[in-house]
Formats: sequence, C-alpha cells, structure tokens
Amino acid sequence: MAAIGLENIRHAYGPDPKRPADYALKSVHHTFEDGGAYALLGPSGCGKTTLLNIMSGLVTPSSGRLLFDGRDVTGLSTEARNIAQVFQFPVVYDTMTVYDNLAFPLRNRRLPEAEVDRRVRETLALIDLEDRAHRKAHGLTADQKQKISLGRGLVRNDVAAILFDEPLTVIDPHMKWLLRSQLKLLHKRFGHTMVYVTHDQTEALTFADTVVVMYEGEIVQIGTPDELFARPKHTFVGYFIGSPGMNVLPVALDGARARIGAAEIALPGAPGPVEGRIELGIRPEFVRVGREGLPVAVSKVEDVGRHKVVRATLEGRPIAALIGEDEDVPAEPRVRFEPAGINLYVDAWRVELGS
Ligand SMILES: Nc1ncnc2c1ncn2[C@@H]1O[C@H](COP(=O)(O)OP(=O)(O)OP(=O)(O)O)[C@@H](O)[C@H]1O
Repeated sequence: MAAIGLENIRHAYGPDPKRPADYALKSVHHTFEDGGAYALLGPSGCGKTTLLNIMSGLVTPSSGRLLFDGRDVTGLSTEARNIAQVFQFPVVYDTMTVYDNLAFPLRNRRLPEAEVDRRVRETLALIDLEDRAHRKAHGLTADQKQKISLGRGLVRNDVAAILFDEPLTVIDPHMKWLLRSQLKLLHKRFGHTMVYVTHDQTEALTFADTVVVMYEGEIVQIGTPDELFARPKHTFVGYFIGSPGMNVLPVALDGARARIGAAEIALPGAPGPVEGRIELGIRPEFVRVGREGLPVAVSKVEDVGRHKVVRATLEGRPIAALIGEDEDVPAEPRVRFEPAGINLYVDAWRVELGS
C-alpha cells in the first residue's frame, strides 16, 4: 500500500495547449493517504478517468509529478507501479475458467500454488461466483464477467493501490449495493489505498471516507460526506450533492443582510469586503415553509417518500424546500431560511461570514 501524491499535475490531450479550456486537468495537487478509501466524484467529462489513468500509468501527464510514498514514479510503467485497476467494462480472458482468471495475476507473480488457491477461493466467495469457478468465462453474463474483473483487482494483497473506474455500471442494482458494501468491508479488513471513480453521489458517499469532488478539470472540494453536505466550498458541490441540490440565489449585500429583489434575508454574519458575483446558498433542508417570512409562489409539491419537496419561486427565482410527509403548504406560503444553513458565495467560492 502507498500514499499517492499528485504534484501540480496538468494534462492536455491535444498538442500545444494554451487556454485553461485546452486542459482535461488544469492543476491537481493532492495526496491520497496510505490506506484511505476515496471517491473521485464529478460529472461526465470533468477529468476523473484522466486522473485515475495518470495514477495507474496509462496516461503520462503533460506536466507535474506522481509520487508513491514520496518516490517519483511519473516515468514508470503500470506494472512497475504495482497498481490494480478495475475498469467500467469487463476485462477477462474468455477462454480461461473463472478460477484461472483470478489465479492469473498471482501465478504471474509466482506465488506458491497453495497460496494461489487460498486467495482465489476467498475472492470467489467475495464476488459470489464459487459455483461458477470451473466454468469458462465465455458465456457468462456481463455482470458476472465484471465480477471477475473486480475479483482480479482484489485478489492480490501486495498492490500499492486499487483503482476503480465506475466498476459497477453493468451490475444490476441489488448486486451493486452488495458489492459496494463488500468493497467497504474489504477496505476495513485489509486497508488498501482505494480510489473509486463515480458520477453517482450515492455510490461515492456510501463507499468513501473522503470524497474528492471534481469539476471542469479541477478538484473543488475534498471532505467527508458530512462536510460536503454542510459546507459546500463551491456552488457546484452544493448543486451536485444532495437531492434536490442546494438553492443558489443571486443576491445584493448590505452588511449582514442579503437582498433578492424586494426580499431581505438576515445573514448569520457579515462577510469581509467582497467583489464579484454574490450568491446565497441554502439547502432545501434549511428552508422552512409556513406562514412567516418571505412570500413565495408554490408551483409543485412532490411526495418523495420520507418527505415532500416543495418547488416554488422567490422573487421570480426557483427555490426548493423540504416539508414533512404529513405537512401541508399553507394558503399564502412564506419561507424562512435557517441561519445555520446559510452560505455565501463570491464568484462561486464560499466566503466566511463573521459574527
Ligand atoms: N483520449 C482522449 N483524447 C482526447 N480527449 C480526451 C481523451 N480522453 C478524455 N478526453 C477529454 O478529456 C476530458 C476529461 O475526460 P475524462 O474521461 O477524464 O472525464 P471523466 O470525468 O472521467 O468523464 P466520464 O465519466 O464521461 O468518463 C473530456 O473533455 C474528454 O472529452
């Protein structure tokens, strides 16, 4: 296992990059600690796979260095880095049995056959393919094949890190949940450094202790699921995490007050001097709907099970709020913002509010 250091990594696929938009990765500087379980979360095209492939050695960065436990591995091949990588789609040897597919990376490293057998059996149990061990991989379903790929990533215990690139895409939803829980258990048991790429917040938040959120080729926030929820550092993190995402409203500031049209909202404190595009962020969980506060026009109430989502407009801007399953929206609805849930953003980045 190793800590993986990314030192000012930039990457452009095209020749002669000039503008920031020419880079798939703009500037990434971060260390994945030894033994950590990380998710790399972000929308399609934000650079997650590029970053993963730079760590495994499939892509050489345009600039910057990659360090494993402080040692520069930027110029080393994938094999020399000793990384296991599981891709979105199965990579298996069709003509080999399931057992031999799993044994292959171990026999390659000349492990004694008894050790190979022990590890392969353990892995077969983990991926629930014991009854198919001696079947050829050819003829298995896509999700069974993907389980073999996962197994091949997990069968070795000497790897520097295990990297997963949306590995559960082809797995059916129930099995997805099971495999994710097993990965988490496995991480607890063996403490591998694991990095798991996904665009699905549920997957990221249930798998990882630390979530690295990416947006347009940059890391915008690193934190625990709770931190990302409570204090999104960037408005993108606010929208992307949570269901529905954070409300982001353009406001004008007057000391510790924010104005949106004719409505005035008391902030928990005043920011320092600010210049730029100012927005107030508040999660639907912190917007109270009742008879007091700012008048809103409600357009829809969606019953989503544990609570209802109220869709409304405040001064012409869309806003979402949550109410209890048994609550109703009053005839002349108004909203109040819980001060603890108010965040202020300047040019999309969060600023602290003084008290
Ligand atoms: N081989 C390539 N050649 C040229 N451009 C590429 C190549 N691979 C990726 N890109 C571009 O680099 C950017 C980042 O892509 P990347 O695949 O890393 O993102 P991602 O977050 O993993 O997205 P997805 O979930 O869709 O795979 C995108 O604009 C993509 O079009």
